[in-house]
Amino acid sequence: MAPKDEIDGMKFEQRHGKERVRVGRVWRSGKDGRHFFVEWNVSIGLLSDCIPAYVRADNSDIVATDTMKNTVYVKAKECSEKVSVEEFAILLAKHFTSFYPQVTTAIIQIVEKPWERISISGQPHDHGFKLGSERHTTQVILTKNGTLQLTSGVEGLALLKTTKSGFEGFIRDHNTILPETRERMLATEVSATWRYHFESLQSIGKVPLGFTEKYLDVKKVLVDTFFGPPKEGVYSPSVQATLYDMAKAVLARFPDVSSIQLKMPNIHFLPVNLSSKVNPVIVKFEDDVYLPTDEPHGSIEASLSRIRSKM
Ligand SMILES: O=c1[nH]c(=O)c2[nH]c(=O)[nH]c2[nH]1
Repeated sequence: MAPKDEIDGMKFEQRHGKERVRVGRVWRSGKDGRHFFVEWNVSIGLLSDCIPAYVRADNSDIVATDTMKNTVYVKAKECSEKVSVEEFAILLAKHFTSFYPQVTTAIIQIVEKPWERISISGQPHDHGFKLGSERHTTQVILTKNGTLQLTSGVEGLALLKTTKSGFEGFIRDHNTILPETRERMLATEVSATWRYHFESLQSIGKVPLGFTEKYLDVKKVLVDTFFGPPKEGVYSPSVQATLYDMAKAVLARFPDVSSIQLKMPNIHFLPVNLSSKVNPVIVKFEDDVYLPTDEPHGSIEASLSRIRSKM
């Protein structure tokens, strides 16, 4: 990704940036007194022509990372209207690539903390929020000539079902002890990133794109596919098969998503069987009592992309 420079007969790649810049932003609606709040953790990486800083101690082409940090607050202040995390990332990337002649590419990653409006006695509160669980993420990579890679994502989406899961037919060898089963618990913590088909700033245009709504819609398709209908559910023959169904459902449903990457650790709940010499059955596992574990866990990840037409 970073342009390679040749220095003293060697290849050199570099980037610099500021990580984990935290900002909170409140928007106060004049009409009905309702407040909106976001908290973002912003990471900025810049590819820029600043080789002299590395090889000659000449900092004249360096955008100070402290300036990058300040820019986050300046731009947050300038957003007088509510913006999505994707829009804010695009706005920052645009600034860095257009304002500094030295900067060739900006890479902006943001994680949004899941502050959700609280309801009191069933009524949404005007200015009260509570922390939810999964986080909305985005990554924007923008080059000076306007080439764009835009991804959104979710992380920390913990899902569990108590049945309709099994694992059979896998390789058995001298190290295998896992029994085959058609009845087990399935638990995971989904991390997903999906890429939008926009490939330039121009293709995004000026209309507000509803990225927040799209994030909620994609998350819903992932969750619905994992669980199946509320009464009958859907059988999962493996994390792999369920992951693939989830990825396929997102690409089928959203034409503007060109690829999706899913990470789904298999978080094990171990059957509890307790016995002693005097009492061979203290607790017999009957799909009821489990030992929850974090580690080790299975790690399953894949990405699914549309194959681009060669036309
Ligand atoms: O859904 C699963 N996939 C695996 O690859 C695997 N491996 C394992 O031990 N249990 C499971 N479960």
